Amino acid sequence: MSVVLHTRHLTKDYGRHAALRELDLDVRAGEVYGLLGPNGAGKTTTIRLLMDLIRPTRGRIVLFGEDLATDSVRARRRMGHVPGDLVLYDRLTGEDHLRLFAALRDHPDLGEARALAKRLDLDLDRRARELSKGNRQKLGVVLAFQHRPDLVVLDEPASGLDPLAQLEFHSYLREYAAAGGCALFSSHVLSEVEQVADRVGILLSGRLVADARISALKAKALRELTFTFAAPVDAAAFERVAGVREVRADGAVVRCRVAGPVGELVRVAADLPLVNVTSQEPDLQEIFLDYVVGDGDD
Ligand SMILES: Nc1ncnc2c1ncn2[C@@H]1O[C@H](COP(=O)(O)OP(=O)(O)OP(=O)(O)O)[C@@H](O)[C@H]1O
Repeated sequence: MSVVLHTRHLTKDYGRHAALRELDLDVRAGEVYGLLGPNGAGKTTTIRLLMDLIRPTRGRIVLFGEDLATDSVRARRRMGHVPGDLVLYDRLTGEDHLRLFAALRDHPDLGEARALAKRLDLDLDRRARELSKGNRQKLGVVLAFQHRPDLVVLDEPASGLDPLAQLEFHSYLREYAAAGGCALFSSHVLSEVEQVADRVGILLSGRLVADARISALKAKALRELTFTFAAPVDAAAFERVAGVREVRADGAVVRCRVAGPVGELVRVAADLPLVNVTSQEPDLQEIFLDYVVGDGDD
């Protein structure tokens, strides 16, 4: 699939403070990219740069093969955006907003937007000022997709959505990508990124410290295997297996935390009087925390 979003050395300084440093990113059609990071990491800065709401100090942004610095209007027509600080017109209803955005974008078809509003259980007849925070956010999401954009850039799109609406939004995002759409969204919540993104980037203090497919991160994550034996065993043999990081023995139960393939470990266990084995899915939260606490060590 073609590269839709491409940045090189993208840098934004606020005075002497570097909000974003040397960001190199490529996101393709059909991909959902999750940008993860703690408060102040540079997620919103990245999104605002991509929307041409602020200008880079250095570096390039190429969207749909065109340099954003040359012509941002054309690119922005093909983009949808959920800003972090959503502004709505208090007196207008959801339906009024749809019509207004349709006119501004010269895209009169409201079918997509109405269908998404229905999926998210958003009442389009209510005025914006009457909407709860979550329902305002739903309207923001609906407006971002109203004109069937080729690229959506979403700042914490699921914040404030109830669990059901989040699920519905995530499946919509997956369908959008399956149909060739490209999405970049920010989140603090790893489980959200894990569920919906193909790739994840971890931003820390303005630097992208990881950029990987979710499946690759999971492969790198530690998996916990619990072996139950017919009688207590000597756990020393497990410690010698490649990839094993931790062994805890408690009588006839041995728990091992292992990185990468588990075949060798299982073979060692199978030579003993093995009764049962269970495996726990690797926890991405730990990887994320490793980056955050270890300040980006790989
Ligand atoms: N207009 C501004 N002037 C000065 N500093 C700014 C400005 N906007 C952002 N910053 C700083 O840039 C850094 C990155 O901010 P940014 O809003 O991109 O973080 P974020 O990852 O989106 O955080 P959060 O999760 O809290 O929304 C922060 O240190 C912030 O204080």
